[in-house]
Amino acid sequence: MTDTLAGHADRGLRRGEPLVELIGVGKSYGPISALRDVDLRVAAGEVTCVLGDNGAGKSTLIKIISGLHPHTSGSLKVDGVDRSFSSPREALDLGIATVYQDLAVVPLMEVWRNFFLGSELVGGRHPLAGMRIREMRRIADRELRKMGIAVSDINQPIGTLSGGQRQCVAIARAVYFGARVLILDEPTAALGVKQSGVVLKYIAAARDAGLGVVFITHNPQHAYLVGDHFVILKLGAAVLDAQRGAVTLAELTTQMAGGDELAELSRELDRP
Ligand SMILES: Nc1ncnc2c1ncn2[C@@H]1O[C@H](COP(=O)(O)OP(=O)(O)OP(=O)(O)O)[C@@H](O)[C@H]1O
Repeated sequence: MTDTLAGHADRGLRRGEPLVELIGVGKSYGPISALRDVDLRVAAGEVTCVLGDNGAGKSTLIKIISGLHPHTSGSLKVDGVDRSFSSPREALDLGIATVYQDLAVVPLMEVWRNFFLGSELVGGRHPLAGMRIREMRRIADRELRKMGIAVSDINQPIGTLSGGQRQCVAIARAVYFGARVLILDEPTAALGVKQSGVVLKYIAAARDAGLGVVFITHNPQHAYLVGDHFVILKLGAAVLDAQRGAVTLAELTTQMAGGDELAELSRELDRP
């Protein structure tokens, strides 16, 4: 790939260019400290994986980057500029889009309607032209094909697609509407092996198109298949922060499983 990433040449993204940086970020909810001193770097054309058990602080991290909750310490930089969002709109305007696990789709509506939901193309040359349905169908079909999503009929209700395909449509939608940074909240958590594969391929496609991806997951295997950078959170703090070359899948899995605690447990449970 050339310096300027193909699909997003218009956005001027260069592989490795930092898009979002968290430096010593913390978040307290009153007396509860949900996140402490976390560093995170999201770069164009890279996947940053955030792993952690329940209560580790993953959702809090997403909320800070996506503009739902402001951080209470440290700094959040977007394109090198210090920010503290007071609404998701502000993050979205800077190209930071979040795809939540419980996708906001309307199951009985067609795939193309869901693709354009809330951002429908309206008007046209005729003042009473209404929605530009044919154009929306064409664009949704083209965008899904471009990223290799095989939807046989763009007019079928989105509820008839598999969970993995629905995730992919939501990601394609975010990309089409200008995302430069894509935050994926456990996109493979509810999926089987095959459907997870569909989503992981799509994450790789978004990365190859030059986006900076934050992939939140419990699953080290999934993370290792696509990740360039790995951060493991535990009780609100980073216990591992490593580039791909500096950590093996086995180490990632052990750390996720509890590392030293697991070794201790294994000693305790040692059977004669
Ligand atoms: N609005 C809130 N008010 C008070 N405490 C909160 C709030 N949101 C999160 N917390 C606390 O912050 C800590 C981190 O929670 P968070 O939801 O970020 O973890 P998580 O890694 O996303 O977990 P899960 O995978 O279970 O969603 C938890 O101890 C949680 O109870």
